[in-house]
Amino acid sequence: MDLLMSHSSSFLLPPSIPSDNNNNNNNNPSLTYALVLLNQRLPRFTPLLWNHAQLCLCADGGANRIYDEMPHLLPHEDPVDVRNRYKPDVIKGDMDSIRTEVKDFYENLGTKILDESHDQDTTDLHKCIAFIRDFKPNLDKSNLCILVAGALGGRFDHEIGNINVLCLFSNIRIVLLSDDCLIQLLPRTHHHEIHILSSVEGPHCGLVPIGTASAKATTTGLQWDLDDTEMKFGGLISTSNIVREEKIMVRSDSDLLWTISIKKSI
Ligand SMILES: Nc1ncnc2c1ncn2[C@@H]1O[C@H](COP(=O)(O)OP(=O)(O)OP(=O)(O)O)[C@@H](O)[C@H]1O
Ligand SMILES: Cc1ncc(C[n+]2csc(CCO)c2C)c(N)n1
Repeated sequence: MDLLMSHSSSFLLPPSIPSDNNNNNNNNPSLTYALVLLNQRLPRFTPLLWNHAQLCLCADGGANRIYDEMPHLLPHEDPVDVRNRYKPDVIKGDMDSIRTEVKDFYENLGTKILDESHDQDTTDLHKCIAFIRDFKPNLDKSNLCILVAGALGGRFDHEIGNINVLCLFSNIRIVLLSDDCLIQLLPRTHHHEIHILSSVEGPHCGLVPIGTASAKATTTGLQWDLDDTEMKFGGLISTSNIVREEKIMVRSDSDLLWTISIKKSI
């Protein structure tokens, strides 16, 4: 078990200026980003995430959110211009939340609308992740990272459904985001180094077992490090921990959720 996976929230930094040998308008040239917008108040830094993304999807009512909220997130720009500029590539879901005027607006701009109302067994986020997974089947997905905006806060059944999507697609990098924090899965198939960007994230963090009754984990770089420590619901889980170093190392015999706070200043 010596495969190493590196993580960095560089999508929370402004995109670097593209150069000739890096046309990938992001700070982490090894990763390609896709963005999924959910039907929850959009995080204030959604325009930043959008600028990093090569592909942008709305899960059903997420389209109402960009239509209604994007102009407010960019108050110094012309609202009509903002609406026309932030055009999703795809709107996918069971289409019971998107308003007709919003659907018509984006359809006229050329957005692909995928109505999957026949499937009432998977969530709209699940449908969107499956679309990205199957998009351009020959494209290498190992460097893909899917950012999910509006995934936390609000209805707990939706939040836990969104976390379940991390487990359903554990071989794809997916980051759930709200205004306050992010969550991602650390699969047990790897050990993990997490580069902390202290200008935009931390210091509050947590490590929580998921998908198994218990996990034994070892960490470095945290105020309360784990040393082959068992974690389980009903026993110890690592909440209200604090990052102490720029690089956090995590090893675990089971999948873990990693969560870290996002600074109010971004
Ligand atoms: N309050 C929320 N908190 C977290 N995620 C949410 C919330 N509301 C919606 N979502 C996410 O946005 C996606 C699209 O939301 P939408 O409201 O269109 O779903 P829905 O299928 O109509 O939900 P439901 O019928 O259960 O109200 C959901 O699949 C979910 O992932
Ligand atoms: C056991 C079970 N519980 C709930 C649902 C309902 N459900 C789950 S996902 C979804 C689509 C939401 O857009 C709906 C309606 C189900 N099918 N099976």
